[in-house]
Amino acid sequence: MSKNYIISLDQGTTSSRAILYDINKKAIIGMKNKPFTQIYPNSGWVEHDPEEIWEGQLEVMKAVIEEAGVSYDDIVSIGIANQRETVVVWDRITGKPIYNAIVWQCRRTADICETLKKEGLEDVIKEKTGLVVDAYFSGTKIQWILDNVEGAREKAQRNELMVGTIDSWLIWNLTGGKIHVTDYTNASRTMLFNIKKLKWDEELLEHMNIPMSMMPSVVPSSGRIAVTDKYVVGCEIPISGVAGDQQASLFGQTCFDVGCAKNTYGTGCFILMNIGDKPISSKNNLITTIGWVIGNEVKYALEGSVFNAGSTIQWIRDELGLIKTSEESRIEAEKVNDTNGVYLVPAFTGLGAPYWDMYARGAILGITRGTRREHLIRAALESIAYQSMDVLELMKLDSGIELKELKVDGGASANDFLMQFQADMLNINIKRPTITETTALGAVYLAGLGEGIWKSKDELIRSWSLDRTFAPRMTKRERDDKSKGWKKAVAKSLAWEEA
Ligand SMILES: Nc1ncnc2c1ncn2[C@@H]1O[C@H](COP(=O)(O)OP(=O)(O)O)[C@@H](O)[C@H]1O
Ligand SMILES: O=P(O)(O)OC[C@H](O)CO
Repeated sequence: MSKNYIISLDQGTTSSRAILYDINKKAIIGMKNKPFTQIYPNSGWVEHDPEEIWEGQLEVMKAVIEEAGVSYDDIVSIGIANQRETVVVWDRITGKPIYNAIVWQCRRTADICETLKKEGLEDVIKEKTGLVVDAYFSGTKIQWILDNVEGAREKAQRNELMVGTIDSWLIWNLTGGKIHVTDYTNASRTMLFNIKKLKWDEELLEHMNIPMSMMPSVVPSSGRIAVTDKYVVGCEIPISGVAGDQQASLFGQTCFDVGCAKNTYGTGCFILMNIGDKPISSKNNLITTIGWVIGNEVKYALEGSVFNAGSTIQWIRDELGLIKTSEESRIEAEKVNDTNGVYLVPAFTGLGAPYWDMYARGAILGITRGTRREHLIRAALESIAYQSMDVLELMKLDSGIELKELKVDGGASANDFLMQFQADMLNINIKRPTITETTALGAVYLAGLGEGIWKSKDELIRSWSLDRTFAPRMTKRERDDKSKGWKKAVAKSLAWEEA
């Protein structure tokens, strides 16, 4: 008897989601979401409790299955899409984390990165991993835990510790502590993985003083990876798809051809473009990453990672109280014709691509007595589009590809004002699909392909459907003026904190 459902676990920065996908209806039929605690122990530091993530993820998974009245036996497989770079170190015997997860946004390892740069490792790291040296990536976070948690270094030397990104941590728990793996896309975010040789890099591990014995085995993004433990989950279900959430979204948007790109507007903005079988090295401060590995197929992507996007809207909502809901930002922004010269640079945790400034901090510029609340709200939304514009301009230079359109998804892609402004600033069409849960959908596709539900990626292309196209309508002059103002504002926010 054929089974009818796929479960997708979308473990994001602010919440854990589980979705239930009906293979016959080709539709998401259930979704559960559980936010978890954001821990800010020091300025610029961000942590998560790994146990809270695991327990919340298991809870929403069980809840979505039970609410739909679906039998566990009717589930073909599980796909996982996870926040990337965030790293957990745990005890091999007890399975307990020895420290909180250090989150991708956390800046605490900026000084370790400076040391790597002083040691002349920037070019080596770029060449091997496709990445720039930045506290964003997992390597220096692991080093920090080993250097700062009492007894950790000795335990690591005795082979008593394991490390992994959130996919590893979830799979370890889902399998009752039996399987320690990560997939190629997640491995490519650690600054410890050679994306050309497709293996952990001994030289970089040594430089960051991380024993190889702690590292997970690396597996393809699709194909049977493990089976859940029936005592933990209630049933043995194959885990057959795993990818970092931004790669999952690239896949869910069916960006299967070279030059196809997507932007996900979540906590941050992550713009990825499929560049095919060869890892083009960026000359403009973008990064090269693994898009997916399926069987012998290895696809690479160029990426621009913007650290603060939707989080800016959360900030004006929760800290400044300018709006009550994120949705309200559109209504308020549309009440004014422009920002009246105000620019907001949301460098709360430094700036990512293409500036890579760990010491940049947020700034609001151009304020006058005429500045109103609506101008600030509009400036917050516009900052999301400007940051994406900065990345896409350089992506064109690196790839030589003139983008004709950009596919979008993520929470803030629901904002029509933002999408129109993005189309205007990029001067290209923005295409929003009917299903903007493309991250979760990407994990569904990887898991389904892994179990032979779909024979090839071609079968998936037909499932992408358009909700709305946003076509540019701004004059070149206006675009150039706005862009110039934005770049001036960014320049003021750079290197604000002392190195
Ligand atoms: N209508 C909206 N306008 C602007 N921002 C929004 C809107 N809806 C949600 N957001 C922002 O999008 C983010 C949530 O998107 P989501 O894709 O769920 O993020 P993540 O996966 O990073 O947790 C939040 O930061 C929220 O402020
Ligand atoms: O949690 P998200 O969806 O904002 O994604 C975070 C990214 O994976 C960080 O690289």
